[in-house]
Amino acid sequence: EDVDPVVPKSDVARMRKIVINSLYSHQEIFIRELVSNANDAIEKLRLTALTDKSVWDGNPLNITIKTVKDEDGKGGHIIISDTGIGMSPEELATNLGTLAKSGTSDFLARAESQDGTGNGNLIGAFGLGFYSSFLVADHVTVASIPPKTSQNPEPIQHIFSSAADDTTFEIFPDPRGNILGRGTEITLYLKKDALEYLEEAKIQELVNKHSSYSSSFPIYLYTTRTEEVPEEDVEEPVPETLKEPTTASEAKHSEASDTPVEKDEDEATIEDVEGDEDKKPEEPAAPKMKSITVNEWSQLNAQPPLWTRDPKNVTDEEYSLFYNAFFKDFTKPLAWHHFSGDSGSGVSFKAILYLPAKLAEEYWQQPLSYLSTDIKLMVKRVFITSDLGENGLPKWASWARVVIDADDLPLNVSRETLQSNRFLKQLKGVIIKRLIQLFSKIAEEDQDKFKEIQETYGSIFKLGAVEDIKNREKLASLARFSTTQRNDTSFDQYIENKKKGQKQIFYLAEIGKKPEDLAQSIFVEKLHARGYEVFLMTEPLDEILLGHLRQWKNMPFQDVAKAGLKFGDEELDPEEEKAQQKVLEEKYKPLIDWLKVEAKDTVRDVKISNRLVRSPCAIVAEVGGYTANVQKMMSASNAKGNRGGILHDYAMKAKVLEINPRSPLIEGLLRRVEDLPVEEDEKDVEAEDELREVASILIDGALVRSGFEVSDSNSFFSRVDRVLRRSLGVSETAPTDTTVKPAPPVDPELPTEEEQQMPYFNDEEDDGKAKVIVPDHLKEDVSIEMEEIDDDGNVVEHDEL
Ligand SMILES: Nc1ncnc2c1ncn2[C@@H]1O[C@H](COP(=O)(O)OP(=O)(O)OP(=O)(O)O)[C@@H](O)[C@H]1O
Repeated sequence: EDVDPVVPKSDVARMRKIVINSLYSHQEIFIRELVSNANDAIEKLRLTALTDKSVWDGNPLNITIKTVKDEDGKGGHIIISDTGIGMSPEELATNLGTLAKSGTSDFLARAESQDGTGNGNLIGAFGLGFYSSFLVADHVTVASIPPKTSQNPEPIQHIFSSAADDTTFEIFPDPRGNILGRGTEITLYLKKDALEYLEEAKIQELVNKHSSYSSSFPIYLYTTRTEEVPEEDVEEPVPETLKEPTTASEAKHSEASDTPVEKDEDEATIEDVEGDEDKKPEEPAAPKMKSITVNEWSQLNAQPPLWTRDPKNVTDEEYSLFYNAFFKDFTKPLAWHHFSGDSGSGVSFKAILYLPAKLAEEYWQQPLSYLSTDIKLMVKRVFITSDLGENGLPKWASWARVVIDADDLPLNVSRETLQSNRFLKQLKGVIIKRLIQLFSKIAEEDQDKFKEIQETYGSIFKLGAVEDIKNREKLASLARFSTTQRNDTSFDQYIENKKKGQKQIFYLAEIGKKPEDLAQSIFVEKLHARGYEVFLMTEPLDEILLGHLRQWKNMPFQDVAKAGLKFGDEELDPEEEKAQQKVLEEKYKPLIDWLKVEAKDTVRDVKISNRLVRSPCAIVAEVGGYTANVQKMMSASNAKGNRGGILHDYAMKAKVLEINPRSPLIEGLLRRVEDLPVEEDEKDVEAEDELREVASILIDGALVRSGFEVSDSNSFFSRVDRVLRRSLGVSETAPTDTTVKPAPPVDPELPTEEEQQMPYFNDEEDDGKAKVIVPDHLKEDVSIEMEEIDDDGNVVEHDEL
């Protein structure tokens, strides 16, 4: 078959190289990956059969594993078969012979930049799938046949054959014929260092560890044991004793009696054998005994699915392993909640809800178009769909991983009828309620855990509170912020700490700043000095959230960079306060009047400040005006459409210059303004210009201190330069020599081939490992050694690969 690979073969080669060389210590995952593929294939068959009955005749759906040792004892192979959807020869080529998966090159790049030990989580995150075969096998064959359909009434079983050390594969009709009936059979010819996987006990251990939850279909292992039986019984052929096929072609003929697919009685015989043992003591005088070999298929995943079990009897490790296998995420989940209930429409269900340790990168890139795929809806233990369509979770929760198993839904529901089902409509509400309960419970009961939760889900609570009106209050109360006094503070905790008379919740927002830097802002200096707590909001969602909330427990949020700030104790002594204010206003009237003219392009008013302690002045946004943060967001989102409008112009200029009457700088400026001669004929133009320059620097400085940008930073710095010259006693008008050496003439020649190929770096020693490149001139002074350290800072020892 000549099928064009979708991705360059070199990628397949790279993938194999990585798999073989660097993921060596994770050899055993091959079984988990192949069982999981088999399970998916069966699931696909069952789902296809819902709409096209011809693809499934009702034969058992299962996975079988068989180990076969070579007669010479030097090698062997493992056969993993499933009765799933199978593959056509074209599918064999594209699915197994190429890497068509999105993100593959990303994976390759990341894997190659790490050494072997760092790759464990990478495999987990990515799922190595079929390629994990090459961890243990140097030659792999896959026999597969798709189901009969009307388009393909006579499918032919094909073999995909490949070896680990070359990049090619072959696909050819199976010389054994259509022996599988339906499904896929993978044969792994084990490498010398992987022969331990020929032991039944090893396979049993691995399936129990990694895969007992990854398949809802039975997984059988072909087992061999010896049994003592009375000699006379041996004469008759023991029906459950199976003939071991030694070669592929022999398998063809014995397969029919070899797999439980065809012979359901095999399962029954297991119990029979055990029953016999019980009876033995009652048998009369022991006859002559003889050892015989009994081969049988024994089920490895016989226990009921985890979610149907009583939570009291399920260990944390089991929850974790189930999560790994079921959702194919091999990191430990942060928390889970196992519950059962009644939807109210009469459908009872059992469910487990998991919080993943990390949210997918795609989620944060585009939370609003992220589609939830991890609500696995089962009906009577059988998977139905993970596509809830319009009944899916709201965006803020679309990362949730849930298995939910309904008892009373009709089993053969199609997706369309499902969508209109009442139960499904209620599902969203049930899951969201439990999700919030889980978060709230952790917040109350386990501070350390909740800290961990905040790292991954801190922004989720804010997003949720914005998106989900119904649950806004509950979600917002889970949000935590830094304040001028502490970290991780909730709105409720803030209110408990409010001061007598305080009627506003104070906050200051600036996206992207560190809270500790924001705490230095002039807008919080007085509040902080007086002991008032101020929220320091640094995330994009913070101000949006406050905009939606407007108030918390009847206390409005007050941006401390905006007009309207009230400490709340002003009224405690209104007369004195007013008298003081009046004295100051009178004293500073000349300066204020003068500044109103000087600052008219920047602000609409000049006032005496009640919010400054050390700083001479600040620019405060009026109620309808833009704060620095809003102005920044607008320039970041490039909201050109809004610019130039009357409202925009108003909001831009709706600012007040506030001066600090206790600042010596302001007092000095007042004195100089008062000293200016007023009579027309006495005017000192030079002194006035100088003062104007100082005022202009002060106003621009106030803008910058208040987080705004200076509209023309060039002229700002020219003015600063002039003031500097003055203070240094340098002539203000002395010109700088501005002559420069011009560039050589135009040269249209292109760089030569050779020059183009000159590397930027000398990568002679590039061994593909991460390293620090030391510039040549520093090589003598610097030597760098690298160690890998774990989270606790301990050096990680590497096994030699
Ligand atoms: N046993 C099987 N039966 C039918 N198709 C299979 C089987 N194993 C693999 N495939 C097909 O080959 C494709 C590639 O398999 P592979 O294991 O490499 O990746 P995957 O299963 O898609 O992803 P991952 O393993 O990362 O979840 C699968 O998507 C599936 O279409």
